[in-house]
Amino acid sequence: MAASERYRLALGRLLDLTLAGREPTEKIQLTADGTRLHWLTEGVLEVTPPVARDNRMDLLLSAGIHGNETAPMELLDELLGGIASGALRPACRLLFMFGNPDAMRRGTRYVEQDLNRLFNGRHAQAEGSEAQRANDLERLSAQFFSKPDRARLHYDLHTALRASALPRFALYPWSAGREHSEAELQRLEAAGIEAVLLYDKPGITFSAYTYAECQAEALTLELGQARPFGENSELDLSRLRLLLQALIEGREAELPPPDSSLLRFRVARQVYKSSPRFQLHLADDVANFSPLRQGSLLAEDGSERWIVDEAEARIIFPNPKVAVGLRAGLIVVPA
Ligand SMILES: O=C(O)CCC(=O)N[C@@H](CCC(=O)O)C(=O)O
Ligand SMILES: [Zn+2]
Repeated sequence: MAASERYRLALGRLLDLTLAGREPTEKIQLTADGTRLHWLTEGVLEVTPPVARDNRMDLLLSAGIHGNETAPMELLDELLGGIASGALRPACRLLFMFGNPDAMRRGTRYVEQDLNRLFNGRHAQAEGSEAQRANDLERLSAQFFSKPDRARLHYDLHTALRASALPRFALYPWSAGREHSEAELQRLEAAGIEAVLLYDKPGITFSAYTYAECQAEALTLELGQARPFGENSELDLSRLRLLLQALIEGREAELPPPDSSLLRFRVARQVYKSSPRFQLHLADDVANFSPLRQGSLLAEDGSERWIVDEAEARIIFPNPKVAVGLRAGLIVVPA
């Protein structure tokens, strides 16, 4: 055990607490440098720096919205451990969220319903524990982002089911009247994100909610392929780790120039599964960002056919096993 780990406060072990389904006896703890840790509910911890260090930035870091995506949970655990042991001294307010504790404990994407399809009001049309959790996460993030005159940033960290030709990529939500931020895109490029998908319609994901309703800069970050705990050593998250440490401490990240420049895509079409007859004409091992041949039949659902009309199209998140009514893939094209 590293020396700094030995002094990690109990609330800094939010991931262990959440996986064990335990409520901490002490809900508030102070680190040696005066940072306040406050356990709000299962999987959710607010971090407040001493007033003298506060740089007027509010940063929400979430992972585990899908319970089988462990690398982002390990990254947040490491950052929170650094704060709880005093190795990282926050200058911003932070909200750490592990999204779907029940699914995390089972190691599954979700229990009853995909939590990341229940935001922006969708939970009100649904029932069950994930609908309740989406409601809770919306309320907690709205409270966190309710302070005026502060910068607001949310990264919702995920890993993908499939391998990807571009392993680290971002999905940038859309909201009427707002422009995607160039400064944010440059920051992600420096952090080793290889591509961004710019949405042009409202969404029902967690980042779409904080972007549209909390006026945060908000993105979903895909950080490689989903694997069980302890099997993520091949993912290179070194640049993102440096960026997040710098953001937490309120300093410029010292990052060498990125290996490649950020590729930009837009969603040409979202493919929906509208019945159990849905068929996807792609092999299971086709990676995200694989090119689609123009004119080919991508999917069919009864009489509905999805032909690739677009030039230079690529596929992201193809998944014929999603529940009826949900998206089963995204056709993207260069932006
Ligand atoms: O690999 C997959 O099929 C899904 C990976 C994943 O969970 N992606 C997110 C993206 C959210 C967004 O569009 O912003 C999701 O599907 O919820
Ligand atoms: Zn996910």
